[in-house]
Amino acid sequence: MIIGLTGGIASGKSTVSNFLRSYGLPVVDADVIARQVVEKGHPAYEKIVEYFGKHILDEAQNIDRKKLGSIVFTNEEKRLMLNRIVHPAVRLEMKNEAAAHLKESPCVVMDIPLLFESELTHMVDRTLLVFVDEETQLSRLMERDGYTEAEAKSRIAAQMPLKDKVQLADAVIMNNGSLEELKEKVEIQLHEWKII
Ligand SMILES: CC(C)(COP(=O)(O)OP(=O)(O)OC[C@H]1O[C@@H](n2cnc3c(N)ncnc32)[C@H](O)[C@@H]1O)[C@@H](O)C(=O)NCCC(=O)NCCS
Ligand SMILES: Nc1ncnc2c1ncn2[C@@H]1O[C@H](COP(=O)(O)OP(=O)(O)OP(=O)(O)O)[C@@H](O)[C@H]1O
Repeated sequence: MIIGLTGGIASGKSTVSNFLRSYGLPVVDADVIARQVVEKGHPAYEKIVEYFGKHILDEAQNIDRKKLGSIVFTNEEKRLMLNRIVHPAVRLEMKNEAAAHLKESPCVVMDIPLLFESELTHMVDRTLLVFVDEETQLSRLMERDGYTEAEAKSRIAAQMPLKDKVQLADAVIMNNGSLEELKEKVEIQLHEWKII
């Protein structure tokens, strides 16, 4: 079984995926793979530099993620172009990694922030949404990444509203409370799905 773990930016996906790992479940993380496929020398890197220009590179010629982020989270057309360049390589690598894990484990988690936006639910058997209210999401995002309110809001606005994702998910884990409460909810869900 493949569980598609999703949620908005700073909703708590990585925190949940760490809990899931502690139960021995392998996790394939789209954000990690999205970083790997744009490293210098990869085909997606060349396409990004061609489209956005060399000014998005740092001194070592790596993509400056802060610079690229400030462009794509304030310009939808450019964000969609970045998605078109990066996502096919991410999807391919995710499928390969999940298939490899499934040889060893009956259940694998795919952590995919844009699972619903990119219509990738066909890649998974069940969807698990991590939900937070807007206020908590904004404050956790600003605190974790040091963004201004405007920067944080532009990132949240680049995604489908979390309340719309609730309608699409097979199960929802509320993460407005403490980390202990979150861990307990994850455990209850895994029991319900007879995974642990
Ligand atoms: C714009 C980039 C350079 C910013 O890098 P940065 O290190 O600041 O953020 P990071 O990659 O850790 O992403 C943090 C979160 O931002 C959100 N996010 C990232 N990319 C996107 C996007 N294209 N659209 C909407 N939300 C996004 C996700 O919730 C993600 O978990 C980077 O996010 C990127 O290359 N995005 C395109 C690839 C992508 O869609 N990744 C998301 C999962 S495949
Ligand atoms: N229940 C909680 N109580 C307090 N802080 C929390 C809780 N859950 C998550 N956090 C914190 O909120 C921030 C966002 O959580 P996390 O990084 O897990 O989100 P994410 O959904 O993986 O984010 P992204 O989409 O950016 O990858 C982190 O700093 C994390 O430590």
